[in-house]
Amino acid sequence: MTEQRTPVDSSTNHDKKVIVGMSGGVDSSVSALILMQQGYQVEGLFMKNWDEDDGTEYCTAKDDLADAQAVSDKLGIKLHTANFAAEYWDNVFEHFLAEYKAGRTPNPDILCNKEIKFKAFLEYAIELGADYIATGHYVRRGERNGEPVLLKGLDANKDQSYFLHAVGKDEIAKTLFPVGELEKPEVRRLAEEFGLITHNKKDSTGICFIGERRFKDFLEQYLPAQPGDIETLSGDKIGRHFGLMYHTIGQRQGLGIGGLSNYPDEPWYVVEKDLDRNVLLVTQGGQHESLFKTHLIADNFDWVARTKPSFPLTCKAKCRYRQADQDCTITELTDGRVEVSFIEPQRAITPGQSVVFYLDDLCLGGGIINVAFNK
Ligand SMILES: Nc1ncnc2c1ncn2[C@@H]1O[C@H](COP(=O)(O)OP(=O)(O)OP(=O)(O)O)[C@@H](O)[C@H]1O
Repeated sequence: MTEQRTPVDSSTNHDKKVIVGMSGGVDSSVSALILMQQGYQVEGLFMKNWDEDDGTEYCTAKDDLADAQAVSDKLGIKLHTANFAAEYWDNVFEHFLAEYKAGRTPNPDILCNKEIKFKAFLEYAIELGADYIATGHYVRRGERNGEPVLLKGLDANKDQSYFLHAVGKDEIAKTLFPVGELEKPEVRRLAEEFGLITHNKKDSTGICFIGERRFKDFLEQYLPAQPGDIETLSGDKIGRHFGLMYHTIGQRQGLGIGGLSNYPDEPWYVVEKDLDRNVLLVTQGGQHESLFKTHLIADNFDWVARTKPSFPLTCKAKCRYRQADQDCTITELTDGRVEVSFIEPQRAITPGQSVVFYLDDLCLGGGIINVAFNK
């Protein structure tokens, strides 16, 4: 069902300038369109944050810029361009590499939102005279007790609050999220109705600004691979891995083992990375009990309200983007980290990924998973 958009009194918006992050995708194209319909003074900004342009199919920045320009021309808005590659490298990519080096599986898009889209871009837009920025994220801005809050997007399939949980309330207050009020099919329909060439463009995948690449080849350019053994939980060596960093807890593909005479012919799954011994621990069966944990400890919290909630807190959590909300209780440990205890055991909780907390539609914020265990 398509939600009705709240009618907007466009007469109050005409003296407000909004700069929309135009990626050359359909969501930001329609965001610009909606803001124009709402009477704002709209301009666009295309960011290029990854400088390597090796002419391969992975680098779509040129095509994306052309699409952002075509949509801006169609809407009759000015398109700025900016390059935050230095900020991206220093504040996102180096951290991403350090996390991989430490054997964790980071989520660079969360840091990219915090450091680039809602910091470098926001600051730049304000210098250009913007009252607000806007993005095509499927989230909503709300208000609780007079403070701006981050709410899930209305389209439950597209909600992107998981990726925005590290953005603070002051930045949320300066951002408009026009498509957060809509369902994706309606966004594509609007794009088609208004003749925007991005109406049927495929959704972007891969790491924001770096794109969809052969991940192993890409990472290999920056981090030396350290091959090691693959072992079963009972300590049998059954193969070799190219480097722990290429593997993720719960992962099935890419292990290169199979057809072992002592084991049934079933797929193998990564259960744990033993960093001290550089060993990948695996088991057979995607639902094996060793893949399920009831507790985790997390740190490095970013609360949208910029103050932590009072603990213990009973709420919902996601340990990965594509996951239904899970019931949990959060308690604070004496060292400042928090322990999350789930009602249902969770599959493949992955150190380095974010755990993000919710009260219904309200996104509270989240932290980085250190370790998962059963009690
Ligand atoms: N290169 C870019 N320049 C400016 N803004 C960008 C850029 N990339 C992403 N954004 C902003 O961040 C939002 C979310 O980016 P994401 O990569 O998740 O794309 P998306 O959900 O596929 O959206 P879109 O359809 O607009 O590409 C975009 O809608 C856009 O507002």
